[in-house]
Amino acid sequence: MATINKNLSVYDKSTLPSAKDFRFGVVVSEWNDNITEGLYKGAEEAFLDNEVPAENIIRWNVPGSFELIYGAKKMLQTQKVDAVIAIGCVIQGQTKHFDFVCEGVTQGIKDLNVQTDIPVIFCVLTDNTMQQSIDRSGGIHGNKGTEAAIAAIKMAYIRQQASLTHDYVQQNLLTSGAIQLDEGTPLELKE
Ligand SMILES: Nc1c(NC[C@H](O)[C@H](O)[C@H](O)CO)[nH]c(=O)[nH]c1=O
Ligand SMILES: CC(=O)[C@@H](O)COP(=O)(O)O
Repeated sequence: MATINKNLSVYDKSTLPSAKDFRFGVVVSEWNDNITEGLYKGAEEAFLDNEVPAENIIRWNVPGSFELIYGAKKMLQTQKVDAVIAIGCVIQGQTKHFDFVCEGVTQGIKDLNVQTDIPVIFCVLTDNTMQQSIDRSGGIHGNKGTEAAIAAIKMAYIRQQASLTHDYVQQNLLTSGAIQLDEGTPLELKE
């Protein structure tokens, strides 16, 4: 469904898991900061609206959207977070640079989701015009930052539940005697 038919800021709190114990990293590009600040505001307000303590929202700035990849990688490597949001706004200029920045940041964030255990949420506008970006960062189509925060809460919960299931299976295998551990040997279940 195209954004034009969906308000990015609409969500039903009653359908969301509790987020009060989660910690979130937000990496924000300084390019087009008139837009990225609006996206960050949308994300921050959604987190606070869902009882995320302000001190559990860690914000870092990077120069441009291409640097979101490295910023998100260092965020999840060095901060105890349950999900990271990468916020950027890439607007078509006169050259093909737009294509390469968009493709690079898209692939880079995808790679982080594949290679690490922390969800990284893609909150990068890739627009033809500044007006399209304005419309999607608190304008007539809502705020993609809000959408990203809701996605971050949902993905942090999925990660938490998956971890609990993993621990539960491990414990059951141990207590049932299905497997035994030599002294000090960590249990690694086959994926
Ligand atoms: N034109 C835009 C850029 N370009 C800068 C790159 O993201 C990057 O910072 C530079 O190539 C140095 O590595 N960045 C945006 O976020 N938005 C743009 O519209
Ligand atoms: C996405 C960009 O890097 C772009 O806005 C830069 O503009 P230009 O293609 O005119 O150099």
